[in-house]
Amino acid sequence: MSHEVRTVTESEFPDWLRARRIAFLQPPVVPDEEVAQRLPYVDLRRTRGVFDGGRCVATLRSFAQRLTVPGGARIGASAVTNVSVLPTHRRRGLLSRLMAAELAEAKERGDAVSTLVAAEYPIYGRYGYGPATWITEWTVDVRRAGLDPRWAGPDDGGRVDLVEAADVRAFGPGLHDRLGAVRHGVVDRDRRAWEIGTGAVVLPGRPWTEPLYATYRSAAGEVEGYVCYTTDDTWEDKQPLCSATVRDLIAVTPAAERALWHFVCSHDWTTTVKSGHRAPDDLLPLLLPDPRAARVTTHADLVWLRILDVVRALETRTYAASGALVLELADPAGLAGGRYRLDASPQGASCVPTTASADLSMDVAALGTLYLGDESAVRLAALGRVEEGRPGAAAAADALLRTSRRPWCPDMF
Ligand SMILES: CC(=O)SCCNC(=O)CCNC(=O)[C@H](O)C(C)(C)COP(=O)(O)OP(=O)(O)OC[C@H]1O[C@@H](n2cnc3c(N)ncnc32)[C@H](O)[C@@H]1OP(=O)(O)O
Repeated sequence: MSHEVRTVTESEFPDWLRARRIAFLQPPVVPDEEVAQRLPYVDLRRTRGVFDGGRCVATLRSFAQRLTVPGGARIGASAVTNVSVLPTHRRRGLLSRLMAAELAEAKERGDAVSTLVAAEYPIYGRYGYGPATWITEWTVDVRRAGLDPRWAGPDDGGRVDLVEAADVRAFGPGLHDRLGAVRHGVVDRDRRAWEIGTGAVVLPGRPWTEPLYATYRSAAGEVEGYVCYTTDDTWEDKQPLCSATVRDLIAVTPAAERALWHFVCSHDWTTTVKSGHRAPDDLLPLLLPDPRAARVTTHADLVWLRILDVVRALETRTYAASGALVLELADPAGLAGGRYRLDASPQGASCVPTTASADLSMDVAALGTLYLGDESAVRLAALGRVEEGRPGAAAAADALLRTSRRPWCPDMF
């Protein structure tokens, strides 16, 4: 039976959404309202389906994204999302065909990398993606944390204020942009995401609970961070057992990060704080007098990265040390493989194809994992995923590639 892989037309979009809903285990009915809300925000030229007898049985779409890399520059990415195959058509190679079409087009367009958030870990390594950023979620037992119950706000001249959703929509995009300068792994958050995150747009099937918003302003009066969180009001035996759940917390200075966590952990009645998805090296646990009061409740990969243009990717990021490295990259898809020499220093980097013998050999997916500096080449060598052509080359790669703070992406896409 032949299955056609192609972009979808506007009139096919509801059927495309239906296929996606079924594969994502959601009710198969697509309300007209959902079609009307989503259609303006998808690029149908980058929205693919697989068709069987005129019905859509598999979906994948991509969109233009910018990803911050070590040093704060933004690199062009093709972000892949809405990947699905109907249960009636699974394991016949449809995802592989969709991915091949998507990656070839992204390469042709000149995107340096491709990104995605994987539903399940084993799916995307075969297509050259490696996990590049991780998230951690903590649940804080506030009574054990040891915070001073007399805390009345930051003592550094800054202040915390409750603000309105409209304020967040006004300062949020600028604040998020500034985050990219201090944290690599950040991707664009567009205006619509701010509208959804602040209740200005409510998506069908996603009930909205109004949260609270608070800002941290520096002594100079500048907004350096904000938190969006919900609270509940649970009591047992005349004792408050209330919780606060953070939906979003963006801080561009350590003072803002410390103050906003302290604020959320210092609400009267509140005995539990759920942090939401944070950077694995977020300040939260260590700013508590007793860090063990913050229990890790989730720790997982988030952004998977697939290098398409090795030269541009390696020349766009910065390096804390100086050195040269010859990398042999295997890429069965034929998109980024080859041998490259990287000459890096804190002043800049150059990367060129070479015929010199390789210091390190790896699959392109391993470079995706190393690229943002979160993983160790020595560790991947110990796992057999990186091979040393020169003893000590993996440690030399770590000295160049690793970063002092870990990459983090606060957004799902
Ligand atoms: C970025 C995102 O959108 S993430 C969301 C991904 N979507 C989902 O998880 C929804 C539910 N699952 C699905 O829709 C499908 O099962 C998909 C999309 C994950 C896979 O689609 P399929 O068409 O079945 O994949 P396809 O047949 O091309 O498989 C290619 C290879 O990947 C393997 N594979 C596919 N899915 C999985 C999986 N979930 N776990 C492990 N291996 C997998 C296949 O076994 C096959 O291996 P092989 O080449 O060694 O034989």
